[in-house]
Amino acid sequence: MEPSGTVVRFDEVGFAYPAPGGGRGPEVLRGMSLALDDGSFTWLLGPSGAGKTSALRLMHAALRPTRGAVEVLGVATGPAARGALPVLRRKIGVVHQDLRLLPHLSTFDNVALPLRLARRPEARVAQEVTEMLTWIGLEHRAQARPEELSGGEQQRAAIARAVVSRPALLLADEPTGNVDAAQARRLLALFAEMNRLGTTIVIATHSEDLVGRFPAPMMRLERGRILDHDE
Ligand SMILES: Nc1ncnc2c1ncn2[C@@H]1O[C@H](COP(=O)(O)OP(=O)(O)OP(=O)(O)O)[C@@H](O)[C@H]1O
Repeated sequence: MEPSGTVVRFDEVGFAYPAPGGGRGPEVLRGMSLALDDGSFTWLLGPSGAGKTSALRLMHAALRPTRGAVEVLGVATGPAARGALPVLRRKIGVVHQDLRLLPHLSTFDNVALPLRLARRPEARVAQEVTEMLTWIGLEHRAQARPEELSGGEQQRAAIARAVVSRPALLLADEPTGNVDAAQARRLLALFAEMNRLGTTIVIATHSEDLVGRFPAPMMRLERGRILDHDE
């Protein structure tokens, strides 16, 4: 962590995806500057296509800025050596919009992945994964593969995998899109509890209901720019 206590910093960040014919396409993020403090909770809002997923992918160092600078947990991702980024990403929990559960692994093994990557002893892996699955209500589905789970169960498994290693930073892209209202409230309680324990959290969502249930700073994007950010 850098001394200022800033976990994510964007400085005049622009991002353009590669164009199909070569070169770069149009900028989808345009001159974004932001600073998210250690232990903060931010709702990332904006219409479809505004750039929420792209901004989260920059925060996860899955993408690097095409202009400006991104710093996450003290690492400037633009100039960072490729080998440094996997180490950084292990400190970040991510719930992808498309979940990305590994289809050939059981729910248990999917959730265990971050702990095994961090080389935790197997006895601890078993204990922590079991506790997490119980908390999230999936203990009875531990041996099921993702294709055998309902959409909401898959979403909960993806969230369990993102939070099981108690990351310093949690990034979630529409994490409650597939669950019912009661489950969404329960998942929000999990995020709130993690935040209370010190995890910095950014959640992109279209759900006004969810946002209404947990008052926190909102950052609104529109066409790749920050429209407003109440801190
Ligand atoms: N892999 C890609 N290649 C090219 N363009 C992309 C790619 N992914 C996203 N885009 C474009 O970038 C822009 C921002 O998309 P992004 O997915 O970041 O928005 P979003 O706010 O997350 O939208 P949604 O709420 O629909 O998920 C859109 O114009 C989109 O078409």
